Amino acid sequence: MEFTKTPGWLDWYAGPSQPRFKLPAGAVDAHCHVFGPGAQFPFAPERKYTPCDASQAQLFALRDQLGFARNVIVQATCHGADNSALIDALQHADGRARGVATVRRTVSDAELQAMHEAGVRGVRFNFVKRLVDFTPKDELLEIAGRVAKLGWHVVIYFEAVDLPELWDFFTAIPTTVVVDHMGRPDVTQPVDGPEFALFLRFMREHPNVWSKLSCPERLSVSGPPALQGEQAAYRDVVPFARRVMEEFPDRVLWGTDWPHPNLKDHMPDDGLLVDFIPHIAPTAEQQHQLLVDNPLRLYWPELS
Ligand SMILES: O=C(O)c1cc(C(=O)O)oc(=O)c1
Repeated sequence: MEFTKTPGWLDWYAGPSQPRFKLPAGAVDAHCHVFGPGAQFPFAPERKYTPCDASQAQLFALRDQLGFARNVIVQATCHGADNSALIDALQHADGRARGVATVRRTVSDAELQAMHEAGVRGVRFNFVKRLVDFTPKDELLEIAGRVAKLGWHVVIYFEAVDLPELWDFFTAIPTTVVVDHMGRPDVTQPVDGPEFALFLRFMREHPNVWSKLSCPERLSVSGPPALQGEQAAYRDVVPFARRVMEEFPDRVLWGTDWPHPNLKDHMPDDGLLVDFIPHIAPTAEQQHQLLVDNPLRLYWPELS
């Protein structure tokens, strides 16, 4: 099948620079995606965008170039609940990738078991309205209850303004809950302001809640972008990520978000995104927790 990209689509950055920051041995890129290729793994009819291709081979080449040991591949909404591209990537990763899938309540126990064997360890619930149609909360809670029995967790993606109305639902989820991209704070607001305070309270009061300190390129308003050798990119995001790192050092993850769907302004150089890490995790101990200890505990407990 031939697909035409969404108008204005920005492709991932070819030829990223070599990071200056040396990742610790065993580092995990805990949030990245594969897109298709569309000719082999068609995009879902219900998708809200049509991306460029971003294959498993391209993802694994980036992993090796940047110095990551492992990937956590998260089902992208352009593939709906068809996890074929994700599963195929996991099966070709030599045990160096785990996955987060999207499922409907019609998924069978045998299908969940097969996903587990391929390396899936979580499901993703998405509340970002530009990406997905609404799914009833009772369906999601039913799914959460089923995957809890497999020892999986739930990844949630939402905008900060929606946290108050989603709070009761999120706090009813019986598994570990991992928040994508820090719950998308508005970084033009103060880090001590009420919006981010609510997010911190969410984590403080619920020890099962983790957060990815990812996507500065998406959250930043004033940049500067991770391009042309910039070693101090996305400065407006740093105080937010540092705050979460400092308060919850054993419940944070980091990922590239490659191939960065739906960016409008620029496509970051992924090597420079790695150079962003020491700004939010300045000590070697924090870096090890963020990049090695925490993701291994969640995705490769047998190694940790
Ligand atoms: O903000 C986004 O557009 C976005 C989209 C997706 C997806 O389509 O799955 O995943 C992400 O992590 C971020």
